[in-house]
Amino acid sequence: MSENAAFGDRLAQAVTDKKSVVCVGLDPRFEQLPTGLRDAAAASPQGRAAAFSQFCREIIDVVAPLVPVVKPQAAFFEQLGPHGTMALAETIEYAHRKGLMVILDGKRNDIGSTAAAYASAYLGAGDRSAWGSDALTVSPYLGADSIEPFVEMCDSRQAGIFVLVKTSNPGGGLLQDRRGEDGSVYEAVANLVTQQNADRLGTSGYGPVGAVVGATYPEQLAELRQRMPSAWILIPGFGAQGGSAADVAAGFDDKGLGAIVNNSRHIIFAHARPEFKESFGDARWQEAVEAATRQMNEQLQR
Ligand SMILES: O=c1ccn([C@@H]2O[C@H](COP(=O)(O)O)[C@@H](O)[C@H]2O)c(=O)[nH]1
Repeated sequence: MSENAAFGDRLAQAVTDKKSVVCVGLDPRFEQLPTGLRDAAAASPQGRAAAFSQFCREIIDVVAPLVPVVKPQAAFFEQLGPHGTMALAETIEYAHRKGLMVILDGKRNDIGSTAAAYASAYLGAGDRSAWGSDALTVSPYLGADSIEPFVEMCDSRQAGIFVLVKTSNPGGGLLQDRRGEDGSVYEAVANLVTQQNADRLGTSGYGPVGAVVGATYPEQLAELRQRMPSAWILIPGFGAQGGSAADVAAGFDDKGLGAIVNNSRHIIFAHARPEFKESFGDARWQEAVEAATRQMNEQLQR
């Protein structure tokens, strides 16, 4: 499918082509890198960034034939300063070169006029933006006028956003579950997502405005699937945070589309998981990544 097709349709095509709803999260943590990569890295931000870049490239080589999309987590790169952000840019570019879609997990937003600058920076694959990501995670807490600049950029660059609706962390309910006369805060955010997609549906039935809903809240996921019928749902919280295949089942539509399930630690550091440690260990970490990705694909086969 052409990169000029709408984001929601491109994601539907990528999921269908790869027969996979798995999103591999690229969250490099220096202390958990395989020994070889850690030993080779100089103990400077520059050395660590080079190790992150190589680690992500090798993961991408393994998962590119198996999944439609990767999600680099900006925080892990940004902690290394400018060298880290260069490594992030290289990772996004390499993932695209290998045919993967890229959701940048940056959870950005601000007042509308500043949000427009974030949207310009991050949204639009290829040379349509500085960062070149297909989609960006976005915070809703500055309100509808802060989301609109992102949606306008989605329209002009065939990009997508994923708005934080019901996050996977245990503390998210403090604000998200708070109820007013019209229901909860997360329901209000979900309604905003649905409104923004209303005139923007692609041939797949999905619009550019997606939602983040944690695998750790299966009941709310089922409710939110109904409330946001035209939104792709990005589901984090599978694996290391406790979410299972049964927990995410309600996120999909009856064609097996509409949701992608992220797994970061349990895939990229699979060599340290008891079930893979003995077979592969540190030295064959790439094979552990492949085995964990294939296992998750099987668990989520629609
Ligand atoms: O609600 C949310 C939103 C984002 N995340 C991010 O997803 C990954 C999860 O990593 P795992 O290792 O698979 O637990 C990470 O980048 C989070 O920042 C989330 O977990 N929950």
